[in-house]
Amino acid sequence: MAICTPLNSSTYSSIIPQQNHHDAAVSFARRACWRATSSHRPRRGFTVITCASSDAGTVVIGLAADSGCGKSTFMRRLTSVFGGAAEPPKGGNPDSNTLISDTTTVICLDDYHSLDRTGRKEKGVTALDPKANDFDLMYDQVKALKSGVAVEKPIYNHVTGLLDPAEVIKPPKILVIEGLHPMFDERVRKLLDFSIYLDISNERDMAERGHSLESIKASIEARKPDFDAYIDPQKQYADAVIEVLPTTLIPDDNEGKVLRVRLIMKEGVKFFNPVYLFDEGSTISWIPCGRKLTCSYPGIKFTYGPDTYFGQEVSVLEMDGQFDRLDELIYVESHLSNLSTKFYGEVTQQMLKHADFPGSNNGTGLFQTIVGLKIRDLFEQLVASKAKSPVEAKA
Ligand SMILES: Nc1ncnc2c1ncn2[C@@H]1O[C@H](COP(=O)(O)OP(=O)(O)OP(=O)(O)O)[C@@H](O)[C@H]1O
Ligand SMILES: O=C(CO)[C@H](O)[C@H](O)COP(=O)(O)O
Repeated sequence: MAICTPLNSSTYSSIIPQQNHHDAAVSFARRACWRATSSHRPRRGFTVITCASSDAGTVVIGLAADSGCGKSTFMRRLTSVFGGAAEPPKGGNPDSNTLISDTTTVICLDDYHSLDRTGRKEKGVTALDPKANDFDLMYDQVKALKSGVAVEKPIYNHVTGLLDPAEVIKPPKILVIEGLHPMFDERVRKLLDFSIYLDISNERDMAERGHSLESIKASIEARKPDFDAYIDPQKQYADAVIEVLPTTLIPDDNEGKVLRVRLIMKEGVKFFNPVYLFDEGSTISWIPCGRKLTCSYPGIKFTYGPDTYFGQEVSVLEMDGQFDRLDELIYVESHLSNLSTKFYGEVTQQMLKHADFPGSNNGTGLFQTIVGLKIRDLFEQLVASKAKSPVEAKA
């Protein structure tokens, strides 16, 4: 199956033998940990090194989706909002799934597979099955990182299908846990400050995954029962869902090239004010094509309004169609409110910066960029609130 976050930049293994990766990584973390206060070995044999991520602790974001749904692309958009490039841990395992930037560390939950590829085959379970994953360790380590403690996280090697020696993860300002199950285990779910679900389940046989790849389609079919049982139900817990659907602008469309994308935003989430179009709480339908936005067939249609999702109050912003000219996106941006931008046109600037990323001409790229800005805003508000009431923040 596809690789979670493909990495390729390290020549470390040619310098340090494989068996020494672990010690070297721990020593690296100890050196880099700017406020190391203690080191001990708790249960399950992973070393923890106490660091302080920031005065406000680590903010934890969960991003759930099946393999190949665009999590890595989304993460590149998110880390770009915070500035700086995201890279694999320096001098580490070249097959690490982790991405680190100045502010964020993105870890892939595939690293908590308890069964390797052979083990899953022998037991007849997929990677989506909770039996193939170690939720106790996931919980322990996310909790440790959230409270400023570095951990030795295992690595699932997508190239070999084996579980590799652990890598040290220091507590970042923002920890993103991305993968199949960030909201599956209630204990892990409760650690999340914000959660997102990428829902392309209605679209997966179409443009996103490619019709031509029969083996991928067969694999998707084989995984479907477990996807329905263990992955899909997590969307009910998400604070924001990006849902990809077929267009309704082309009658009986079966090409799947034009997408209708919905950004479903839960109401009442602390530090998260849903984006709105024209008038908050109203129901709006808007076709922006005309003098200020170039649109070719089948055009673009935005809708916005209140709704319910799994019995919860939400606001939904929808974009059907695709942009012809990204520089004209500023016209759309100027009609959206609560975007959490720092300056006029920031959404357009981000979209233009990554015009070559998949989804930049439709609602997937637009809504991922907007969610990235909302996460930055949430992070800043959380930091500010904790600075105001440090006692409460520690509770
Ligand atoms: N918004 C999008 N629209 C169309 N294609 C996309 C979009 N996002 C990603 N893709 C394509 O889907 C494939 C998987 O993308 P990506 O690596 O970001 O997903 P992923 O969920 O991280 O995958 P994996 O779990 O396999 O690592 C790539 O070929 C990418 O170009
Ligand atoms: O669902 C997945 C998450 O990305 C992968 O299929 C799972 O991690 C197993 O990986 P591989 O197929 O490389 O053994």
